[in-house]
Amino acid sequence: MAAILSGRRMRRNRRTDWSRRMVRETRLGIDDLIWPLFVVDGEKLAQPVASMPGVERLSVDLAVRAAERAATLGIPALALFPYTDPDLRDEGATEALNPDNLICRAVRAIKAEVPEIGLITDVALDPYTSHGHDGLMNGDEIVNDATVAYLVAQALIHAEAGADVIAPSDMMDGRIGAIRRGLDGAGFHAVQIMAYSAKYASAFYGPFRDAVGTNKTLRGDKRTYQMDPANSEEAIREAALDLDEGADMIMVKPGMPYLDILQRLKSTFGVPTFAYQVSGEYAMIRAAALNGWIDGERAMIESLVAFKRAGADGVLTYFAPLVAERLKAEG
Ligand SMILES: NCc1[nH]cc(CCC(=O)O)c1CC(=O)O
Ligand SMILES: [Mg+2]
Repeated sequence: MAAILSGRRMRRNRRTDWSRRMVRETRLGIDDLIWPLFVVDGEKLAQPVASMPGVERLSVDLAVRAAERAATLGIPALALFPYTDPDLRDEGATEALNPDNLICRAVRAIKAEVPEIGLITDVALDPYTSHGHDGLMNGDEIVNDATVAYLVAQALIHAEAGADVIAPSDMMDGRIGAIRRGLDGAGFHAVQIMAYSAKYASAFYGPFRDAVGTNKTLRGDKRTYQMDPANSEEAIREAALDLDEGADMIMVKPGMPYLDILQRLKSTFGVPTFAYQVSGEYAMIRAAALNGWIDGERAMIESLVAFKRAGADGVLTYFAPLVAERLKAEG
């Protein structure tokens, strides 16, 4: 018995720190981090988001400082999301096509001062519509094709402002192909597309909707365009279509409850695959830590390592600057 067990002692490799490091299968690095930032009109403004302790909406001048901090830490890219002035929101999302809107001004300002960081912009209409939906409405319907044409125009003003990566989060059918053709037609061959391919109709977006002001505006829910949390095969079809239409990278969202989807997409397609650790996931970890119920630092790192283990090439996470600081300090 002892002889049999001696060859099967799994704990041997775990005894010491150097050995654990030596047999570790995945590693979390600063290059894995994408930092989502909320921007707001004004100057020297940092507005705390109540449901996301530690996260603030920043005016463009402070977003530039945040971008500098991110670049210094070595974070590869930022994902920008606007809090649009409620007075500028309307049925037709007019402000989304204003080439001088908040997001375009933020892109231009960051590009001018911190050109080395990648800028990812969100293509969807929800921060601009009075009804809070990602698409245009006709009665109760979120109309697909008219929305897609609109999203192409939105992607173009982002590219003109200097966005490096267009990230459509709207889940309309056919938008990746249409945006790719639109970008190419305007000479933006180098602008990348990160497709929110498997985006689920999730309760975990609540705090984000506080941050961009859509909890107040959203009429109904998004189940006619975002995916049913019960589905997995459908995620494969969504990703296959997006890749066929020209996506350079795909994404799964939310993150932690959908690691199975992440792993399936990565192993099926083998393309750059990202996960979005969304606002509700961040809020849960933060809130529990603030209550002293979990070790927030360890939970943060463990959650991100789990994405890597599941196959993610990177993670959009509100923890990005904190993690990067920690990883940098560790060398
Ligand atoms: N286009 C909307 C959008 N883009 C990113 C998020 C959520 C991100 C998060 O929760 O952190 C959402 C929310 C939604 O679909 O209502
Ligand atoms: Mg799709």
